[in-house]
Amino acid sequence: MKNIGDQIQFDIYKNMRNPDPDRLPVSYEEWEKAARHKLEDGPFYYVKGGAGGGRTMDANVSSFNRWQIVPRMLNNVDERDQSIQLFGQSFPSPILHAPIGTQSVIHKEGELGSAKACAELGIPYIASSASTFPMEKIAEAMGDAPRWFQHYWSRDPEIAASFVKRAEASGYSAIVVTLDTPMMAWREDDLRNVYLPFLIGEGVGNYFTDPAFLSKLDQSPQDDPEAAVMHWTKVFGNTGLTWDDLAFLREHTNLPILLKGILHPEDAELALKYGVDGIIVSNHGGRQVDGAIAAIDALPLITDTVQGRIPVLMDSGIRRGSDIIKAMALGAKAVLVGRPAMYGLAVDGQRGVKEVLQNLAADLDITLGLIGKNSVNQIDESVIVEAQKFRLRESVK
Ligand SMILES: Cc1cc2nc3c(=O)[nH]c(=O)nc-3n(C[C@H](O)[C@H](O)[C@H](O)COP(=O)(O)O)c2cc1C
Ligand SMILES: CCCCCCC(=O)C(=O)O
Repeated sequence: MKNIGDQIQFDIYKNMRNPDPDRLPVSYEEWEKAARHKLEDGPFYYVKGGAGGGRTMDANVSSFNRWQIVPRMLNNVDERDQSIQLFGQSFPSPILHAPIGTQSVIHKEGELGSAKACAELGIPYIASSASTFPMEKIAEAMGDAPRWFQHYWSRDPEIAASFVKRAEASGYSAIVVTLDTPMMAWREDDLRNVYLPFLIGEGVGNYFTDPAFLSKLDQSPQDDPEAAVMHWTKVFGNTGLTWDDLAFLREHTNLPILLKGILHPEDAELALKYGVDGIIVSNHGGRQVDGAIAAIDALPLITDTVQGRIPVLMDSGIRRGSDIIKAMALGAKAVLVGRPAMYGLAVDGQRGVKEVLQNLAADLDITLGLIGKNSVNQIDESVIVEAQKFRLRESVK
């Protein structure tokens, strides 16, 4: 993705005299609006909505304004590179596709469309446990392209072990354990719309194909779908987990294990103590605890604690290239993109997801150059200041 911004921007402007009337949106806000036209209330608000009154969801975006970028000039930015290294692999960009469940309620291509879009770009796709399609089908659609598996740790240990084994066998190269969703939050939009995709049999693809899950049913999900969904509601989450349980997961996989949903520095300490390989600072896009700290505010608390011992990634609120620069300046190695990709999926399936991610990479590339950097590896805390504390005279001393 070297200098990707030059090409993408040119491609858009070159049609200036004859703009395509069906051209895709550009800004996050336009994508959201276009998705609104495509989706019914249930699925649209399932994607857009947050927990409670949506205060954390809003803060995830507005808190980026607490930080401001201070560009540098005359640094020769002819060559710009956004590639990164993570767990011994090279990725073309610090952008990853966040794990998102039940994507077939957003577009018929579902996770297969999103995963293929990522494969086209070389962007790692994180497949959710709660995907409509089983992880093997997603892997098949991606060929050799990079992919991680997001693990919802089932109450049934046989399912938990089976999921990581299946992920390993189908070429996923890291396990992301989401900690913040052992149960569904109080989501007012979904309660108002009486809408939960799982109860209509969406998002259960991994479970309905799992030998451990199937062995507990009296009849197959095809013969008695309702009983299968009911069983799913019993085993999906695990509110009984503790830090000591991480050893169980470690016994079942050699893949790097990342914990998603860390917000407190003491939990970051515990993650280090229990030997995990990476942390994803996230509040699940404000979908779990209304009033939780914004992810970008939690990020420096975590990176200060971790001190580079393991990679720290972040999500929740990434909308533009400058957000990625701010997150990296605060110590994130990479970021995950959630809702923007889902609005792309809603608007035009695989093509929409590719467009959203590609535009984000282009925006990052251009912004990187405009702040005087040749590589995302050069981004550090000197790139930003805390808005209210900015005193130019003091910072240049
Ligand atoms: C519709 C939807 C479904 C999601 N499903 C999952 C999931 O299955 N597993 C998971 O770890 N996170 C899930 N998330 C959370 C995302 O991985 C990510 O943390 C969040 O989208 C980041 O917030 P943002 O999209 O507002 O930037 C979901 C988010 C959305 C919007
Ligand atoms: C019963 C909780 C399922 C949630 C799975 C999908 C998800 O993570 C979300 O945010 O929605």
